[in-house]
Amino acid sequence: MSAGETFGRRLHAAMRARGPFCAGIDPHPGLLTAWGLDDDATGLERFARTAVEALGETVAVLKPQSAFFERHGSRGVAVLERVVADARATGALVLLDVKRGDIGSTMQAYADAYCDPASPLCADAVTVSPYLGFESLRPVLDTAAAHGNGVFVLALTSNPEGPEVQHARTADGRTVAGTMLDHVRAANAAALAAGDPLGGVGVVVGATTGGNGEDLAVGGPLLAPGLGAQGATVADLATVFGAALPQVVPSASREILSAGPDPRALREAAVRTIEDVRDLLFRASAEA
Ligand SMILES: O=c1ccn([C@@H]2O[C@H](COP(=O)(O)O)[C@@H](O)[C@H]2O)c(=O)[nH]1
Repeated sequence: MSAGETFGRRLHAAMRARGPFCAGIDPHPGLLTAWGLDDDATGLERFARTAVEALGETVAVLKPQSAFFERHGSRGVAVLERVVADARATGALVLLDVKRGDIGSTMQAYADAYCDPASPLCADAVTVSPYLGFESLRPVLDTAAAHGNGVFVLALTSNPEGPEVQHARTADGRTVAGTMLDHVRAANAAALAAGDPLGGVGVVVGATTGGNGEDLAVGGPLLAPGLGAQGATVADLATVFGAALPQVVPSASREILSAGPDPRALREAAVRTIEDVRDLLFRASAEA
């Protein structure tokens, strides 16, 4: 994939080549222990590097969860910098899960940190929270687009507490989540008009959210966390996403990582999920 391409094009190509799947790198303390590692920066580095080496040439997207690196302080953040670089070198796209959301002027600093190639924490895409208002995300949206990078906006999250905020109704009767989906649809319009297969602004819609009643055709990718440890199955994706299924990037972290530390077992766990998702897509397109 050549430099200068949009994130939408790069992700679309990766999903076609490798199958639509994102493997999360979440070094939970319990997983470090299960892998025979200490819950310190050395164990963290071994864990994350093993995951990158085992999965990086297989999956379309690797998603390091920043929180599990930050809990080890500056040494953990240094590990995260290396993990982002090593993961990008494998050919997988790297989605850094940091869920940032703040006032616009501070969002520019987050944009500099995660979306500008001059930063050691720059990834192919980053997760953001729009719940300080969608336009507060503008610095991240613009900086990411300027560098051919992507942004995933939280819309309908996988956790049971999410509906308290996301299902609430605004004055015009729309849900808060639906309002965010509309903003993302508008943000992707120009890229689609220019012929990109996917816009560079994705949304997060949990695989656990059931038939949510929202229009999920936002023109960008739909990251679907919640498979495995949070209880959702590949079959649930059909109910949640319906006609938007081809734009979905299902994601699992603990479900895959608990197969480690054997690299082959990690890879096999990811490949099984990718095959299940491909089967689902095949059956859905045959029924359409
Ligand atoms: O709605 C959301 C948004 C993000 N996540 C993140 O995905 C992984 C899920 O880990 P599992 O081990 O597969 O449950 C984790 O990093 C979350 O912060 C999410 O779960 N739901």
